[in-house]
Amino acid sequence: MVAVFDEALRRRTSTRPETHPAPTGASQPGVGAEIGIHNVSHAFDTPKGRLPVLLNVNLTVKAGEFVALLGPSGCGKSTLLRLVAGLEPATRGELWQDGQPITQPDPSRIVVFQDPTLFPWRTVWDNVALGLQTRGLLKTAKARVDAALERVGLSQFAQSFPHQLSGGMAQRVAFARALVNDPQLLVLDEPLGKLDSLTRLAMQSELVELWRKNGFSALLVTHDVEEALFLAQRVVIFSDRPAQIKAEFTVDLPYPRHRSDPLITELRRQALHHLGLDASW
Ligand SMILES: Nc1ncnc2c1ncn2[C@@H]1O[C@H](COP(=O)(O)OP(=O)(O)OP(=O)(O)O)[C@@H](O)[C@H]1O
Repeated sequence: MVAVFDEALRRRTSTRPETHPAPTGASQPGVGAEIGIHNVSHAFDTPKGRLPVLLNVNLTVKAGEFVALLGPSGCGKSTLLRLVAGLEPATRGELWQDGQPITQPDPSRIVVFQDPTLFPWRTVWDNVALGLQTRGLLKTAKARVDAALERVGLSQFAQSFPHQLSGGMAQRVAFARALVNDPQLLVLDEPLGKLDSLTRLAMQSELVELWRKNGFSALLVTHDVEEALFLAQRVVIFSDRPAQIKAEFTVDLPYPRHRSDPLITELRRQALHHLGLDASW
């Protein structure tokens, strides 16, 4: 039994590929972006000197793929997300989206943070519409905002204000604000990190459904190993700072997933081991 399980596990997990697929061409709306991270290193200048944060990171997110990043606190995960989002340039190496270099923020790549950061004086509808307004897309705004709110189940709260929402609802507004742009990549920086545990479980399922229905690629940073294994097709584990990729697992399970699946249990054990937490619980 153990041997059979190990063999199944061996087939379902993979070691890191040495090479990365060639970029496939121009981005298309509604289709997940392919992201290439090639030999990326990054360092910050601090009052105490140079702080190396990322070291020779190589990673490809395939079009439409859901990839989760795990690693010790402060190792450099959010920094990598900022580089992918185009919020700052890498010290060394290259980042690509569908064959084009990532040099600046772009509405095809939307970041969702832990804090929904809604404007309290604007209604839910107006918060979601904000990005379209700033991009001069008001003509199509009504249909797009209505559709985005429907996708996250908040149509009835369009005229509510942020203080009238629960934490989970506010984060759904943040997802709607992202979806209204028809993103090709969602960059997710602990988006469920501030929610209570029950809401978090429900929102994990909702996030999977949004991803499956909308076709975007997703790059998620989380501290929650179960969340990574429940959501992602691939889980990448980083070392302590400067972050290097230590291990990578393919989570070859169909959706919707069962949290008690033996593969999830086994991959959790392996992930915790790589994170230096050899837990027996
Ligand atoms: N703009 C900056 N200037 C200087 N140092 C920075 C800057 N941004 C981040 N750092 C430092 O870089 C390191 C990595 O930070 P980062 O936020 O990427 O880590 P992380 O893995 O996302 O952490 P956590 O899991 O705790 O959120 C930290 O030591 C942080 O203090």
